[in-house]
Amino acid sequence: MSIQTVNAPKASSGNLLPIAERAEVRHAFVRLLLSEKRRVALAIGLHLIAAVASAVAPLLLGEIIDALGAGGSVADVDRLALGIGAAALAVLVFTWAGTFVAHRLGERLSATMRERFVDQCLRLPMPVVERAGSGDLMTRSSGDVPEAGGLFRDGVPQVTVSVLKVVVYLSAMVWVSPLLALCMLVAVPTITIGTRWYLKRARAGYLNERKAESTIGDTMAASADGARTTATYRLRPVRDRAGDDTVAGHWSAARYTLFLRSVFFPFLDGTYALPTAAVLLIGGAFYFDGAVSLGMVASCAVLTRQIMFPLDHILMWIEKVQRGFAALARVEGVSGIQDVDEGATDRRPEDGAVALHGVRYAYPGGGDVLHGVDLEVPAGQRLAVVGPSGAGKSTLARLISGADVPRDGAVTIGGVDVAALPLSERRSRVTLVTQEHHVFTATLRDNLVLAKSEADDAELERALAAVGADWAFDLPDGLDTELGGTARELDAASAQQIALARIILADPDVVILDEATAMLDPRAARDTERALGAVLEGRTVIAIAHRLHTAHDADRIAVVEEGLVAELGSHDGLIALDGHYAGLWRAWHGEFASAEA
Ligand SMILES: Nc1ncnc2c1ncn2[C@@H]1O[C@H](COP(=O)(O)OP(=O)(O)OP(=O)(O)O)[C@@H](O)[C@H]1O
Repeated sequence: MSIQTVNAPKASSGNLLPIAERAEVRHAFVRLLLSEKRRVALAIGLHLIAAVASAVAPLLLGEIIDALGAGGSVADVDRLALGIGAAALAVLVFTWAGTFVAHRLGERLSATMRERFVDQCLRLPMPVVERAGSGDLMTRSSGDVPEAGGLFRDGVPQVTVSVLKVVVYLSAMVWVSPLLALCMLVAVPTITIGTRWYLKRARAGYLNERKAESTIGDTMAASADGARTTATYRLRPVRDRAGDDTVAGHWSAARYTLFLRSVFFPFLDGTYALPTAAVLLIGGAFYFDGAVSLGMVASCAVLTRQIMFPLDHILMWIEKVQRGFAALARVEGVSGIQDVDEGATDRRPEDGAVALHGVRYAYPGGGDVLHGVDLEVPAGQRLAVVGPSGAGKSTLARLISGADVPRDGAVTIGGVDVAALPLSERRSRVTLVTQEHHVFTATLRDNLVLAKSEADDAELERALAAVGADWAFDLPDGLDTELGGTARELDAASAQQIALARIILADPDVVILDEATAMLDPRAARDTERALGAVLEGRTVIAIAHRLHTAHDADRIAVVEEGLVAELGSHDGLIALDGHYAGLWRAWHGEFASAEA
């Protein structure tokens, strides 16, 4: 695999989901912390006590030295040594308690963020997900959510505790000797320059790395989905090149962040010795001048060593915190997408009547594929939609289901704009059934209750019986039988029956069948269509008809041609009209008759 020819494909990355701005990320971060403010305060309080206790030992050490210098007794030294022992015990107890609270807090915050993310994903408008591709969403949920979770679980507690320690140790130095505390300043320029250099580049670097991971995800998913097409048209070199390009893009992004780390951390290591050396040199000079005692120099020298551990910790964690914030920006980017229910109407459909008025629609970057469709389907009626390939039938189905909104005109159900209905209301009112029936790797029951979470076993069994899914009653574990994946692969007809049983459970007013039986062999299709009779009873049905006998059975037929309804009427009426439909019917009838013969 060559990784010389770099440049990630721009087309797919341009459609990726948005990334939150810094201010939005800060806001989300603070909002999460505030949601647990009591635990945050408790964790900080416990760690603050631990930090103060750990500053006690160097201070008492200085006092022991000074006591010995002043000819103090063994009892004085013992008392001070006992103080050091007590402080060490306090450090142990409060650090343990603080860490315990902080870890629990981190897990809670991480869980809240995950739940919000999943909730937001489930509420994303379908066109947004389709345009972004599943790769980006997958990377955000499998990569960014755990990374951002680590920010709350480890990054924030580690940095907060270390900052507390630095502040406490610095305060202790100032308390012992403000003059010697100033020695810490020698490390400030180098640390500031190094950290600024790193931070300036790190956010963009890590965001870029994450984006490159998403692009790999997208490319892999596209290659897997199109494996057959690739083999048929011998496109393997093209797909290989696409894979190489995305991997090279990621390699280049990862190499950049590695470069940042390999400059930053060795540079910091060199700066740590400076303050201790300064305290010993300057402290020694002041000691001989009588400005400070030996104990004060010793205390401050120990504190400069002690302060370097949390400082090192902060700088080490800065990278992870940067990564965490970059991941949080991608997680929050999903929250920033307009909620499907934003601006939803309070009105509710009166019945299942479907109406389209002057509907025009264009896919992004393309011209209109629907050119002003007018169509009315009274509640409970069954309309078949026929027409040549590419005429706009599936697009029409998507618009009626509310999965997409028209560029112009309106699609209503029961007199209410379908796209303006809240998501849950829309899902309960209208169901789109396509030829793709996903069977989740879960039990039969889990696959069914997706449509109605409160349904009991008897209701589930009634729905299965209504669609003729007799096989379901012979399963070894009944409704608890695991389906999908390697557990039990279902054939297309059975998968379709599950989809139909879900319709019965969901009980929508309007059902749209888009090529619902197109993938089945004619016998299975006829069986399924018989089962459909029970499913569709009493509902408004819009069926994109591929086999014209389904159209024949409908109350009315709409012939769609080039994005417009060219003919509308009953089967007999359209045959009598002797137009497009009559031609299609004769052609299909001839084919069907010869196939039967
Ligand atoms: N996601 C898409 N992006 C861009 N153009 C699209 C997309 N889906 C469909 N189109 C185009 O819109 C037009 C109408 O397509 P649509 O799938 O609605 O037709 P159809 O009548 O259902 O065809 P078929 O019977 O072959 O499924 C076609 O020109 C098609 O190429």
